[in-house]
Amino acid sequence: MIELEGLTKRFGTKTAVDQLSFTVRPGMVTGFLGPNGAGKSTTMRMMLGLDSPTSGTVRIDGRHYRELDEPLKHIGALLDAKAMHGGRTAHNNLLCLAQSNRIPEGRVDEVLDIVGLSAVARKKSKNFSMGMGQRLGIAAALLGDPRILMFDEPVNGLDPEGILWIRNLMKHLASEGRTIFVSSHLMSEMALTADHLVVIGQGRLLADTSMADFIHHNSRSYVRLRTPQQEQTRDVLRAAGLTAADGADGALEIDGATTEHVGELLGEHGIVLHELSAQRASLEDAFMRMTAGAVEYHAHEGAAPQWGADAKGA
Ligand SMILES: Nc1ncnc2c1ncn2[C@@H]1O[C@H](COP(=O)(O)OP(=O)(O)OP(=O)(O)O)[C@@H](O)[C@H]1O
Repeated sequence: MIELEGLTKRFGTKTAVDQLSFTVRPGMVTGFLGPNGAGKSTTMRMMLGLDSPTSGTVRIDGRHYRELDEPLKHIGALLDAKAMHGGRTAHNNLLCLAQSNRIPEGRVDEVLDIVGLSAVARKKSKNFSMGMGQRLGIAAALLGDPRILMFDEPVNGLDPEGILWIRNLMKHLASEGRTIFVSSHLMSEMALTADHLVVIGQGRLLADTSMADFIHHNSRSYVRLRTPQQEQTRDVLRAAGLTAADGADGALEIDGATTEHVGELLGEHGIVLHELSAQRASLEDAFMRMTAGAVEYHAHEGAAPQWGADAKGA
């Protein structure tokens, strides 16, 4: 378990992380989401004792990182896959790490096997592709067989096969009862991976909710239609207790209705339809709406975040 309490980090006048409090629980994948510059990496660095908080605390299984003896056996992290020594082989990179953390040498081959790098174990890591580099970074995180694993943007730059592999690995590690904390700025990716979500914007907590609740609250479904008889359509819908909102391309959007209901209703009134379709708003849209007020660099002001900092997703 990872517990944050009032965690704050300031760089000069810039507050990168602002009073963050939340708990990352075992047995599930927790997605850590936020737009660029939201403070995700800074938060993760503080969890690992690589940056010290201006105020507040982070506890790893009840203790500060610096109080953990043999920390790799408690928490493993993939922060920057390029941190490996390129002149060394994959095996030697891991061996050095194992030796300095009193991890048995045999574990090196085990983790190389888990990440599928056994065949290239004796190759220099500087010649590795991005995907192989990520796998090596993950092997390093797994070396101490830790109960807690943290991945910072693990799918960045990977091909679909690599993305699927990492997604399945994280789910598998969580199913073993481990605590998995993974950052991303892609909601769509998290929707396929995470059981729980922590969303931050400008260093502040915007949501701490189960993925199921997030989807339930944010995947608006509606009927979209286009017709040359707009006014008549609105009247018929209104009389049936339905409201049509203006959508893109001159379409109408109706919440709380099915295509069957709307199609039959308008058919009864002889209304011509050019389009009738069931739509579902993407989770990416919901995430954009939630973080719109907290995006550091954007072209124009967006809507206010949908959920307050105290939102817990019921
Ligand atoms: N060492 C530092 N000195 C000064 N400012 C910093 C430092 N590290 C981070 N920041 C600033 O703190 C803020 C949060 O940065 P951070 O890298 O934690 O965000 P992030 O959510 O990980 O973003 P990204 O998705 O772009 O990696 C940014 O405005 C960044 O410019």
